[in-house]
Amino acid sequence: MANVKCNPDLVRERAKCSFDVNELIHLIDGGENATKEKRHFEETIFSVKELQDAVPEEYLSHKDRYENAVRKATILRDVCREYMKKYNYKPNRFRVGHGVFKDVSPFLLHDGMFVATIIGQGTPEQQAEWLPKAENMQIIGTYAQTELGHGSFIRGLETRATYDPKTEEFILNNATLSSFKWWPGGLGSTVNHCIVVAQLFINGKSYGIQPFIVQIRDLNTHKPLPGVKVGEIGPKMGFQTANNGFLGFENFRIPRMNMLMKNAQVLKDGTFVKGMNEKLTYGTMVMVRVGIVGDCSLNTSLAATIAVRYSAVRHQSKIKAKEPEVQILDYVTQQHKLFIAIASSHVFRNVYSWLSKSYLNVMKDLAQGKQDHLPELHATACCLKAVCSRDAGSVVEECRLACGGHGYMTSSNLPLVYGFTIATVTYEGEQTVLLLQTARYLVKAWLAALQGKVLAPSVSYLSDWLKNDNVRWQNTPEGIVKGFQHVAAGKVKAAYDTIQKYIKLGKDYEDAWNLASVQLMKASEAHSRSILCEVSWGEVIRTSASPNLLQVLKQLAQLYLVYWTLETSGDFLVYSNISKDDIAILREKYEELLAAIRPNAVGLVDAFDLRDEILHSTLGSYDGRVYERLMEEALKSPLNQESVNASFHKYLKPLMEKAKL
Ligand SMILES: CC/C=C\C/C=C\C/C=C\C/C=C\CCCCC(=O)SCCNC(=O)CCNC(=O)[C@H](O)C(C)(C)COP(=O)(O)OP(=O)(O)OC[C@H]1O[C@@H](n2cnc3c(N)ncnc32)[C@H](O)[C@@H]1OP(=O)(O)O
Ligand SMILES: Cc1cc2nc3c(=O)[nH]c(=O)nc-3n(C[C@H](O)[C@H](O)[C@H](O)COP(=O)(O)OP(=O)(O)OC[C@H]3O[C@@H](n4cnc5c(N)ncnc54)[C@H](O)[C@@H]3O)c2cc1C
Repeated sequence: MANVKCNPDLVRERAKCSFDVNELIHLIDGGENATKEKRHFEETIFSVKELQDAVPEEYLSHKDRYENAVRKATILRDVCREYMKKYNYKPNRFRVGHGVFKDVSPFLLHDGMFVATIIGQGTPEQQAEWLPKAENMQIIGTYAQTELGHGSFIRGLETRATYDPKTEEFILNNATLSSFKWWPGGLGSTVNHCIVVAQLFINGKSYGIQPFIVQIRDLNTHKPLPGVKVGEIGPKMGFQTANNGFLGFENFRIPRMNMLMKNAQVLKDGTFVKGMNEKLTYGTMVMVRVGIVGDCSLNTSLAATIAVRYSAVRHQSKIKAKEPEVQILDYVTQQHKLFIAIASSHVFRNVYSWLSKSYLNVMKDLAQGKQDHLPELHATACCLKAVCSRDAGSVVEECRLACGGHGYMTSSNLPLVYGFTIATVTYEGEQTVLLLQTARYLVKAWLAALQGKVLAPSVSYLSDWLKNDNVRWQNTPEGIVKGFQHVAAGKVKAAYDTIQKYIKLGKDYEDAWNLASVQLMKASEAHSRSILCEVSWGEVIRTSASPNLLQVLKQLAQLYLVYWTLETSGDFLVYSNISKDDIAILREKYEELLAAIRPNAVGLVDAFDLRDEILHSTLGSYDGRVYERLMEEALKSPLNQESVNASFHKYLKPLMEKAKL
């Protein structure tokens, strides 16, 4: 990239960077070697001509766009397979996926949830049967859980799997419209198999939801099998190439062994054998929620790179009347909009790494029959997924707005990035629903704290606060982290007290819960923010890096802490010992941090190391040829391939002629 002829502003910005950009790239990637491998892999992928689109895909019809995405998905699969064989390297599919598809691969759910569910929910025998076929794409699958009528409340799913002991089969049925599966990615026209989550019935008795592996299309003709009704759900806000679909069954029979039976089993005679914990059936969702926190980091870095580079190149208006127009990045309000995006990406990455380790530890425990830490993992993954996805959506939109009119251009790629980022707020557990899951855990933890019990690490601050809620405020990063814990503890207590108040007024627990649920949701958000602050600050101070880089990483981490303290200063005034003077000091600190980060802004986004092919942006490319690219892309419009469009003769001319009469 260094030899590319760059916009002079970007050249100047890069020259004033105070740290070694390569050092940060290696740190993010996990070492110099990892960067080399990543770059070699990406170089390979993006040099495949067939993966490059001649026409921007927004000009294609819905159908052509889908077909093009499938074409590229199959080529990408082949290239990756060869590459993995040759170099024994496991690539990050999401990064290159953004480059190849711009939007979402029709195989996303195959990789992300179909294969993962076979691993997580299948017995060793079932894995041996299905996994090799799925991994080498002899079969293509998705995860079909959500229905027209139910997504969040999965115990309410209506698809039925009724066991027939005579034939040792399950009979799948969708008797109502609301029971039709709706949303699964790839289901529309791509997959031939699904994990179908359905209500198990044996001898008229319900045994709750269970996962089944179901072939829905003929492997040769791709025609839906008799008894299967399947199709695509149509255009959406984003995810255009994900090929989301609908599905219903009519007396469709599958063998008994197609129920994934790692957790619970149905024996030949119809005996149901309960698993260790019925919530383990929800395991794939926990895994994906953890993954989404990492994805929030990537999505945020895409938007930050585009908006920061553009803001360094774009000059508009003046700060001082007699001086030239400034780079818009010099406006402190612009820095306020953008630097939190850079900081958030680092926070999400650090927290993702911490959460993934917890996830793997709990998986190891579960394999040994220990489930003590599962509730804590579930509660933590839920609130972090909810808050990170919401933050990422807001950050991406702020970056788009920060690019003014050009941010509204599809060719900036910010609208698309927003489309797939904001989807993470809803899928894999709608944000409020997940925050309320965490609130259940917090309320229980609060009760346990009141009873003097020892709490799990992520909530132990509740006991600390109960012992001493009068801790002096300190304007240090550690002091701020404590402050976030005080806010969270104060909110948990307030929500709990509100539930108790309603119960005393004669409400039952469920109604009291619903009445207090805004507070519960806010308590859960505050808990999540306190984890984000504590974990990310902790990770940064433990980072081994050169003094220059460490200084910049600390500035970013502090920016995150101070930004969110100021954003939620009302809460701090209510629930901590912060004073108005402390807030004034933090405001000053915030301005200092923006000024300190300013010279490194371009270096920091360069360190995300996102190739132009991944950014897909006229505004964000490495060379900063913004106006040239905007014009080059505009000229690709089909309307610019002809000097006069047929509509002139058909409609405009007759209109003008009529007007003459
Ligand atoms: C673009 C790239 C994105 C990411 C990249 C990374 C990796 C991923 C790769 C690919 C995936 C990409 C795209 C995905 C596309 C989207 C796919 C989907 O959306 S699939 C559908 C997802 N659906 C949901 O998430 C539904 C949300 N609802 C639920 O999870 C549950 O219904 C509920 C809200 C948790 C409630 O369940 P239920 O009613 O049964 O439970 P209760 O409220 O009664 O609680 C009972 C009890 O159980 C505990 N519990 C609930 N869930 C779990 C769990 N998963 N694990 C452990 N324990 C659980 C709960 O806490 C309660 O405990 P109690 O308080 O009673 O002690
Ligand atoms: C892009 C995209 C891809 C998807 N891919 C898949 C897929 O591959 N496979 C799949 O199975 N599903 C998929 N889904 C479905 C997705 O998982 C659900 O849409 C999601 O879980 C939310 O459920 P819902 O649509 O039922 O929302 P609802 O639950 O109907 O939410 C509507 C409103 O009701 C509120 N609400 C609901 N319950 C409660 C409650 N208990 N307390 C308080 N408020 C509540 C919510 O907060 C929200 O404000 C996808 C969705 C999207 C958008």
